[in-house]
Amino acid sequence: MKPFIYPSSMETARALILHLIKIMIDEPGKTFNFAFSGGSTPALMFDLWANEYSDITPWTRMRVYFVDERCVPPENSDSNYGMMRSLLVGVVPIPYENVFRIKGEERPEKEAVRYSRMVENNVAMKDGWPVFDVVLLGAGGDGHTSSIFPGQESLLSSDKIYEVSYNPNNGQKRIAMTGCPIINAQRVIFLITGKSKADVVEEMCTSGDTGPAAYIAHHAENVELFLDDYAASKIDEEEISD
Ligand SMILES: O=C1O[C@H](COP(=O)(O)O)[C@@H](O)[C@H](O)[C@H]1O
Repeated sequence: MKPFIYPSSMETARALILHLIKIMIDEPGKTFNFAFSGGSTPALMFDLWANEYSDITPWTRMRVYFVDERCVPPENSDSNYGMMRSLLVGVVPIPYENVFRIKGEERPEKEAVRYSRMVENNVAMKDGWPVFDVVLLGAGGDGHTSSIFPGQESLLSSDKIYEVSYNPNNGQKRIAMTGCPIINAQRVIFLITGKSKADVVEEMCTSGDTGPAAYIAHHAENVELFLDDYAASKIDEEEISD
């Protein structure tokens, strides 16, 4: 696990954007399949990306998938796609056909199957699982990642690519990328900022699969942590670098 730690959430987001752009620029002939999480943390990153780094991003070589979605229409403020559309993909010159949204307004069970099939047809497969170039994850203060919450650990070993889950705090249905496609990605990158996430980051960096985010951090091959000083306040950077 490789930690990258910056003094503020803005500097962390900027460093991650440059990291993703470099990954694409280093392989000029390739189209990249990136799966993005939603929530409040990446919103800052999407905003900065559109406003400061759009000109240097090879948009036509980037395909955007979603790690998870709340089962609401795009106009709802909870929609991960809606948030990304207003801050990033609706603003920058990425081709419309490169953005593969999860339809939160459809029947969740049917949409999880449709989206899983669409991913199978568009992303290279290995051993029955898609291999995304990057899966970008966040983590909740309760240890959830994707939309896999504590108590829903069976989704970590599901034989499906996406499944229906729910937010135990309000019962809202979600569609979540499951554990195996996350673990099989070329790179798993966590973007985590803020003091309220320091305990989760500590759990991710110590042994014991205490929750979904810690499980992924321990079981994925190539994990990078983009953190601000607050989120990293309970870890020892030297001890976790590999
Ligand atoms: O509900 C969600 O939560 C996690 C963490 O979100 P944040 O708001 O604390 O940054 C996120 O990774 C996930 O995509 C989202 O649906």
